[in-house]
Amino acid sequence: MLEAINLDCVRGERRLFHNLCFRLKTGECLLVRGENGSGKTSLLRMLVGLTAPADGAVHWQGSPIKKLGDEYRRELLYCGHPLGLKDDLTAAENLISGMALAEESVTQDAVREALRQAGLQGREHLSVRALSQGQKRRVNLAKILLQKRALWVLDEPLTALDTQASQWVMGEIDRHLSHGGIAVLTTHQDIVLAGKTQLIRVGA
Ligand SMILES: Nc1ncnc2c1ncn2[C@@H]1O[C@H](COP(=O)(O)OP(=O)(O)OP(=O)(O)O)[C@@H](O)[C@H]1O
Repeated sequence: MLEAINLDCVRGERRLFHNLCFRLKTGECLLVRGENGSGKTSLLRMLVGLTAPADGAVHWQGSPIKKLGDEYRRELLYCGHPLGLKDDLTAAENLISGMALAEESVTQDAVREALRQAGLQGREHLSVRALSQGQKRRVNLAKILLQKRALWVLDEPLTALDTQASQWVMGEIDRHLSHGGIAVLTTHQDIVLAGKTQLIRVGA
């Protein structure tokens, strides 16, 4: 279970949100909505432990994430901004080095299959510099097929994706939820998921 308890977010002089609460159980998804600059990314960064809330706490399985540290990070997959890809490496090399950083092993076949499912067949060995924006995002999102994590936190996963790739991502989120995963995502697009979805609006 992921729980946000009375979160306060202050950026510079501005209070972006106050007393924000939600509770997500297995199989549930939270959609975070709001205008540009309303604090969606700030909220996601708090949920993954990259930004400290001005007040309040985030709990995972009943314990504060601050206390859980690496134990929490091992349960977490975060696809944020920037995409965190190395331009000089190929898509496959990026995924392999990402897995090594996450201290997880992966086979070449699994990487090839993840890139195929992400629609990048035939482009695995191009340096990321040579890929389009949508293709770069697909490389980043291919992580969801490789890293087996209970909690996905995805910041605007559909940005720059075409219809087919968007459907692929939504299908993968649905599959994750149906296997008892939890997801939090921001999006400006309309999104329909099969699983139970909560909606939160920041900055309103
Ligand atoms: N480190 C920082 N210092 C000061 N202000 C910041 C910092 N990071 C973000 N902000 C400000 O906080 C506000 C919210 O930013 P955030 O990125 O969370 O918005 P967002 O809702 O994700 O926006 P978008 O839809 O454009 O991605 C913005 O006004 C931004 O300028």
